[in-house]
Amino acid sequence: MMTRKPIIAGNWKMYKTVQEAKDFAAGLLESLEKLENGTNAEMVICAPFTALAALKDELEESIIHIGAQNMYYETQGAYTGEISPLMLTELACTYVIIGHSERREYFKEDDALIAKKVKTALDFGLTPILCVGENLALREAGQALVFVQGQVENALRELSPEEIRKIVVAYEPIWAIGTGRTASPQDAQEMCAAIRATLARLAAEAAQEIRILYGGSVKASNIAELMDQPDIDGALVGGASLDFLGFTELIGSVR
Ligand SMILES: O=C[C@H](O)COP(=O)(O)O
Repeated sequence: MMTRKPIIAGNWKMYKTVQEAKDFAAGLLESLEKLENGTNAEMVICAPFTALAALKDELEESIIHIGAQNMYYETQGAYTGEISPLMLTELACTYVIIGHSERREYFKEDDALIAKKVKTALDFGLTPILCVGENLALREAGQALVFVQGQVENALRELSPEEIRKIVVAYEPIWAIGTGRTASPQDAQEMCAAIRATLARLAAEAAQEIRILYGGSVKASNIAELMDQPDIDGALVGGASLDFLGFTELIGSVR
């Protein structure tokens, strides 16, 4: 089976001032050095736009990648309040979260908008972390699988297989986000395997290389059993990424 390098990506959401971000970065670098067995994981911090410049100063030369949590699909223009991919690459971002369920729900982002954002991110050399996931009603109605596969298809169907090869997908069941209720490793695996099958239909050879992350109440105590699943290649971590000691422990639990 193909080995995929695991990714642990922290998503700070709307937390951390510039000063807090600087303190976190310094603390994380120091505590990672003390990790007994190091880590095999690729690490990413997805910060609010306002903290990105500070993270560039602190982390650009380090092993930790910097990511944003959103972006617009135009390079520049009269789009008040939006941030372009060019602005992100200037701040040393290499990753960008696209289509997080909070963007879809609170800011009404739909699959068509998300598809444009994914394409533009790739055009600018950013790795999109495409988020998909069902709500509780869909899960209880037994429609989770079809719904999530549809989200993946709608976001990626215009892309070439070579473009699809470069993306990261994060499966985040909405009912597991910030609730303390993690999907069981078996349920998460079933969904991630279904996502990979969808990717294989869109880009046959690339599908085995694409990293699929799980997100939703991931912490140091449950990351190992999730990562034991064959189609789970890492995690998108919200709450547990806010404290550098806890985040280091989580990273250290990735085998
Ligand atoms: O992007 C991260 C997810 O929304 C998960 O958040 P959480 O770890 O706080 O449940």
